[in-house]
Amino acid sequence: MTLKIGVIGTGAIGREHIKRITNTLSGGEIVAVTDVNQESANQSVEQYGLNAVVFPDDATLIAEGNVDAVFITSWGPAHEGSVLKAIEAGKYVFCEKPLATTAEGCMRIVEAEMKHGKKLVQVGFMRRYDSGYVQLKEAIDNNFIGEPLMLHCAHRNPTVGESYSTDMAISDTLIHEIDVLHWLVNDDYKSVQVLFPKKNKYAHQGLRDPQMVILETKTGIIINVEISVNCQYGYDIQCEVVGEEGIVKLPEVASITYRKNAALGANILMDWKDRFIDAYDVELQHFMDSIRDNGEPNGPTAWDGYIAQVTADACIKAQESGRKEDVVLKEQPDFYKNNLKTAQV
Ligand SMILES: NC(=O)c1ccc[n+]([C@@H]2O[C@H](COP(=O)([O-])OP(=O)(O)OC[C@H]3O[C@@H](n4cnc5c(N)ncnc54)[C@H](O)[C@@H]3O)[C@@H](O)[C@H]2O)c1
Ligand SMILES: O[C@H]1[C@H](O)[C@@H](O)[C@H](O)[C@@H](O)[C@H]1O
Repeated sequence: MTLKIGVIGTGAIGREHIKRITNTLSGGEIVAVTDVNQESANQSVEQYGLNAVVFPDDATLIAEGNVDAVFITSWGPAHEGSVLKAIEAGKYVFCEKPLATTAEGCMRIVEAEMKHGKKLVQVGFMRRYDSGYVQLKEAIDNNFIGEPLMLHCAHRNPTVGESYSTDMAISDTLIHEIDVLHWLVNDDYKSVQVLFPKKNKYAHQGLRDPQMVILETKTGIIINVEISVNCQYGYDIQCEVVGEEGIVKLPEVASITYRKNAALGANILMDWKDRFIDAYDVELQHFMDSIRDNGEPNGPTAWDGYIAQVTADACIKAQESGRKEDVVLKEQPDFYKNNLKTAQV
């Protein structure tokens, strides 16, 4: 069975996903696309030689596109509306982060999906499919370092555009750590705090960068995450887990090492597209395979999207208050229990 896919939003990651579905992965075909910028949608069809119809908007694509699934890769604020329309029509959904820009919006999606009665939605938290994080999780789950006590993490982007704001460090950037770290240590967040160190001279006028976020879990694990979005030197993701009996650390991205001009060096990537290229492949293949084999996706759920958004909202509140803020989640519905949380890598 080939999954017929419609793509809503043909910008950077929309095209990355179109490319991998078309050229690399098996079991899916892009048959419909739409973008508020119609020219972009047309270009994507041309660029990848798609046999796909261009629709004027998400509603028409969902109603008339003859699709089994939609990929929602538009801007964050547009996600909720498209996800709700797709659920209403009984289509499978792969939605890039954020699932919705508010916790209330995520809850509306959760309620719509439960009302539908079957899981349809997967959220694009691709780090759960990254082989480095999967190895860390295996080590923790196998008790290799005893109980995790502390995590030291960093999320560094070389530069960001003028439109990137202080809260986006949470909602657009930290959101990946928010999702992957509680999954990694099998725990829930209890509270969050945000500190602002000395400002980087490369940060534009309105942006507070870097930031240090401290998350505490219910069992008392303390996690610090440095977010630097003007680090200049590369796209760099770090994660070190300190346990009772040892430490495990995310592997560096493989690179040749070189000896030249009296230096010993290795290359560092500059772009998220390259850093997580394998993880995106595994993620989307898993989405398509689980629908084929089980009739529903079993990657990160709408409930995971809700957890991430509640935590992000608490971090943004903490940015403003300067205080520790509580993370208060509703009780997880049975509908979302027993989901296969570990990626099949
Ligand atoms: N998982 C990841 O690692 C990752 C990486 C990059 C981006 N993202 C997420 O993917 C989404 C897209 O990011 P991007 O970098 O591709 O942005 P982008 O600006 O390059 O592309 C977004 C596209 O969506 C279109 N669009 C906006 N509103 C729309 C609507 N209502 N209907 C149809 N099209 C609409 C825009 O015209 C644009 O072409 C964001 O939510 C972002 O956070 C995730
Ligand atoms: O949308 C991107 C993407 O999610 C990257 O993984 C992250 O490093 C960037 O900060 C963010 O802007």
